[in-house]
Amino acid sequence: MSTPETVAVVGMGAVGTALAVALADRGHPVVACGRSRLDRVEVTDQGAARGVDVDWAATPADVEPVPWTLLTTKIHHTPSVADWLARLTAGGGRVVVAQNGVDHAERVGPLVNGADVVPALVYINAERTAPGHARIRRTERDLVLPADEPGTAAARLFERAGLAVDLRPDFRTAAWHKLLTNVAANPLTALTGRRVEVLTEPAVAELALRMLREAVAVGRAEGAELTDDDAIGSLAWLQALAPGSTSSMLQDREAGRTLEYEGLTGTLVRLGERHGIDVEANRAVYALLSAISA
Ligand SMILES: NC(=O)C1=CN([C@@H]2O[C@H](COP(=O)(O)OP(=O)(O)OC[C@H]3O[C@@H](n4cnc5c(N)ncnc54)[C@H](OP(=O)(O)O)[C@@H]3O)[C@@H](O)[C@H]2O)C=CC1
Ligand SMILES: CC(C)(CO)C(=O)C(=O)O
Repeated sequence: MSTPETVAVVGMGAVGTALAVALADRGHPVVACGRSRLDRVEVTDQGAARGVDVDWAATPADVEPVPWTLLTTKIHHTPSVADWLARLTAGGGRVVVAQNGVDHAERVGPLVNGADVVPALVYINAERTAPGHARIRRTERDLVLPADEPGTAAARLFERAGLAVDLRPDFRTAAWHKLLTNVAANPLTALTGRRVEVLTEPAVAELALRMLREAVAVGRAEGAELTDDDAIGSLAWLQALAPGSTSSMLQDREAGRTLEYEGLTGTLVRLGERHGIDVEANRAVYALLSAISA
């Protein structure tokens, strides 16, 4: 293994646990930053469980600055972890923002003392089964990162921990590709209370495709290289996910937690309106998400 580097994880939920286990398993000391005590975390992947020890820190005063911070909260939690980020980046370092959405750097840049922000698109389907436990279903890749210097350094860290990483020179397009999957799968699973398989039902698939075509139009207006084939391809990708795959928003709905809809559907609707693009289907879905969140 390469030199062990301390990694702090802010947001020890499904994705945070999956990444923490991969890194700690390869010898990196992991600091689990959070409100609930965690000394050991575990991931189940295709029936095989892997557990690792972590160091728990309860407050930002309990941690030292680290070379690597992973931000794995939901988008709307980001302001609430500002004190953690400020403390962990007091010596510089790099912050990998493993969240959905298209504006990672804008969201997190002001909170990290000028440290490098590495946006990361997560393709692991991760389900929190208990505190400190996640069940994962992997796809053809685990993470997508920008092909710049900080992104390449982060890719080395994750690849040495056994994760499959794609580096993309056009990260804007990559982020919009990921947002396409999220504007369809997350609301439609959360609203129906059903896992990703719901997208194979013809009427649901038809609605998803309308939402995806609107999202392609908005993404293009934002400079992403997308075509109508990407709408069809995103739906096909979601329909082909491993049986039982869930979504992060469905898990929040089931657990009675706040839904991450402002950062996903909300962003799309606002950008659509700014560009004068009709996002009727996504606006209707946004209204429903707001109603169940009230
Ligand atoms: N789950 C998945 O399969 C995928 C998720 N994503 C994206 O990854 C990101 C993370 O999602 P996911 O892992 O599912 O989210 P989870 O809800 O499972 O985890 C979020 C974690 O953040 C913690 N947290 C929130 N606020 C604070 C705070 N103020 N201080 C300390 N900890 C805090 C929560 O703690 P607590 O438990 O105490 O509430 C929770 O452990 C999201 O942007 C999501 O869209 C992307 C691809 C796949
Ligand atoms: C693509 C999908 C729905 C599954 O991993 C996701 O990104 C999420 O659950 O937030």
